[in-house]
This record gives sequence, structure tokens and C-alpha cells, in this order.
Amino acid sequence: MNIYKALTIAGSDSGGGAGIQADLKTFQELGVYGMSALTAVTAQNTLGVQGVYPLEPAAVAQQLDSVGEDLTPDAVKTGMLFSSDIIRTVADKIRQYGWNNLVIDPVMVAKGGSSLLLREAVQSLIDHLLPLALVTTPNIPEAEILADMSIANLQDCEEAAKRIRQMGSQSVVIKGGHGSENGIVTDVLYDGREFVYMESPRIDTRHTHGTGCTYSAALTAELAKGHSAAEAVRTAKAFIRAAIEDGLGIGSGHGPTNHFAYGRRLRAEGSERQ
Ligand SMILES: Nc1ncnc2c1ncn2[C@@H]1O[C@H](COP(=O)(O)OP(=O)(O)OP(=O)(O)O)[C@@H](O)[C@H]1O
Ligand SMILES: Cc1ncc(CO)c(N)n1
Repeated sequence: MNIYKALTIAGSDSGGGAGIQADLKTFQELGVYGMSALTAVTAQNTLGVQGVYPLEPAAVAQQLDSVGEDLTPDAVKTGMLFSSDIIRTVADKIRQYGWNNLVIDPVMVAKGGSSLLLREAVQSLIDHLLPLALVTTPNIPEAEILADMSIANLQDCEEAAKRIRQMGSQSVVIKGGHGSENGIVTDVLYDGREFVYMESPRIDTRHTHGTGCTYSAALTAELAKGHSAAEAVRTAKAFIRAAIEDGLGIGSGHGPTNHFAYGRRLRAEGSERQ
């Protein structure tokens, strides 16, 4: 049996809805063996971020060596990286191990407003990491910062995607969760040739903690299995849509999405057909 393996390089969310925990749950649900290198520990729940404790860059490097020297991931994603030093360390290791199937989720701010990336580290992300990416997955506020422009509509999304692609990422997906036109959430994929719009109805819920991490982890899992970026973004969109629609309703703030939902639906469809 061929086991596909994916590595997430990200922060820990003690509440389990975002970060490393969301990534590993999503990998598992999509049948991919998950590995992790922690960049930071956050004390976090559905009400917000109570503490952020970045790791030493040497600790991040050593985790990446432990994985890189033994386990050969089929795809890699990055999430919360916090500082320029960690970004440079991660970029060096990604180059050293030749991890080309790379998704960069340029995490900057948690939903409650806490910073997960120092302001001065944005330029390091652009200079060192984006040129290594197969797909970069900013949400709208992150795309505005990376592309240095404001985004009010889908034309602006296209322009921002072009600018981010020029920074070296082979494809860009601007996730539409922070914008909505006529009740539709649109993610925009640009691969340098065409724009692909992925639309879904806006789900009216406050339980959207970790949507971006979960989405980019699903994309990474599908890339690990050998699917193209265009195929992988479709499955990722279906995965996050199910996860938001079937929200768990736990915690008294912005609760997590339901990482079980997509797999449960597939299994239910399968047993109906039998
Ligand atoms: N309310 C919603 N209804 C439907 N789809 C949504 C909704 N919110 C987010 N999505 C989808 O979830 C995915 C992630 O988008 P989003 O813009 O929320 O990422 P994010 O801001 O990086 O998330 P986070 O910072 O919480 O991890 C996208 O595919 C987006 O279309
Ligand atoms: C650790 C971590 N990574 C990413 C996010 C963004 O959702 C978060 N809230 N926490």
C-alpha cells in the first residue's frame, strides 16, 4: 500500500480548530499521513488568543531535519511562522530538502485580531518563501498586504493574484471568506494563464475558526496524493464547505469547523449506493 505523507510547518492552537491541529486532522480525514514541525505554541480557544510563544529557529530547523532526513513528505504546507528568523530557517530547509510541492498559507492575523506574524516579517515571507511556493493561499486581508493594494471586488482579486504570482508563487488562490457578493463566497485561482472562480453560498455562522488552515491543509493533502493544483483546490473547497456547514457548535466564541464532515458525507453516499 502506498502511503502519502504531508508535513505542516505551523503553530499549535490549543483549542484544536486551527494551526497544526486543524492540519493534522484534515490530512488524516483525507487519507494522508500527517507530520508536523511546530513554529510556535499559542494558548488559544474560541474566544481568542491568550498567549503566543515562538520557538527558537534552531528548534524549528531540527524538527525539519528529523523529518527531512527520514520521512520524505509528498507535500508540505506552512502556516503561522511568526518571525523573519523562523521564515528564513524554514525557507533554507525547504530548499535543502527540495520540497517543491509546497503550499504557503501566509497566516498573519487570527480572527480575533491577534498577530501571528510580526509586521517586519512580511517582507521576509515575500523575499524568501513565496518564490518557493507551488500555491500561495492568502485570504483577502493578507492578499491586500502582500500585493500592497485594497481589494473591493473580484477584479481587484485578479490584480492582487497577478501581483502575488509575480513574487514567484506558481499559482495563487485568494480565499473569499472575508468578502461576499450577493451571498456568494468566491475563491479565485490564478496559475498565470487563466482565472478559475470557485463559488459557494455564504454560510451564515460565527463558527469559522481555522477555515483558512483547514482549507490549505486539504489542498496540501490532495497535492500529496499527486493531484494537480486545479483538482486539489476543488476538493479543498468541498472539504471546507462541508466542515463549515456541519459546524460543531462548541465553545462560546468563534468555534471550529467540523473536520469529520467531508469524510462522513462521502461514507454516507457510499453506503447509500450499495
Ligand atoms: N461563511 C462562509 N461560507 C462559505 N465559505 C466560507 C465562509 N468563510 C470561509 N469560507 C471558505 O473557507 C475557505 C477559507 O477562507 P477564509 O477567507 O475564511 O480563510 P482565512 O481567513 O485564512 O481563515 P482563518 O484565518 O480563520 O484560518 C475558503 O475556501 C472560503 O471560501
Ligand atoms: C496557530 C494558529 N495558526 C493559524 C491561525 C489562523 O486561523 C490561528 N488562529 N492559530
